[in-house]
Amino acid sequence: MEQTKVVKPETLNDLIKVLHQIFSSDTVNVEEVQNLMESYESKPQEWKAYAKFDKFRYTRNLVDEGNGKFNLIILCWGEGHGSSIHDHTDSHCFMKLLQGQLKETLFEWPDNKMNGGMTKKSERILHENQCAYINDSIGLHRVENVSHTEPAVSLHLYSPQFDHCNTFDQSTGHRNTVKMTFWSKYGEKIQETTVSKENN
Ligand SMILES: N[C@@H](CS(=O)O)C(=O)O
Ligand SMILES: [Fe+2]
Repeated sequence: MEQTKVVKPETLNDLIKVLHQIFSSDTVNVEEVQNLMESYESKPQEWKAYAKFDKFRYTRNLVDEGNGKFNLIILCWGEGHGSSIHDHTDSHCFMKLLQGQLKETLFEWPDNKMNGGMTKKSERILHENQCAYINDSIGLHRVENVSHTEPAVSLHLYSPQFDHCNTFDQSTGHRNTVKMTFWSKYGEKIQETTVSKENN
């Protein structure tokens, strides 16, 4: 089998350039993208212009629209912030830690045999520079910054792009479709009146 080659991107802009090249083809090599994103060594001065926090919940900050092939988004997680259990709308989801740590809990899709709540498959702590991957066939996840003292920042790549997902109630498995919004785009805060309070 052909060896997956990774040239280490020196900067976030380098990483974005290489991602554009990789996604110009119609097939996605998950391992190649994961290795590439993992090999970028996070430098806060390269991404801090995008890292805008909210006091109450995690924020989604658009960095790049990947020529229509992917969205690259920086998520900022204050202390104790977390997502609900959600799917990824049939897209690839890569999640790289730029700062701090996040806990990822995987769940099975709910089914009618489910009693006593949704089935937890595994959990792990993601560390700085690590890159995780999930899609709907792997399952659902919840992501949380469990630290009481440290914020966390992560870089997410979604391909194809999507703007809604399903969230799931842990005890019943009931689902809701949620529209996902951006807190900022290209480093510019979106006006409060146009930001829906939803996102997952
Ligand atoms: N998929 C979530 C973030 S995460 O919890 O993986 C989002 O894009 O908002
Ligand atoms: Fe997610």
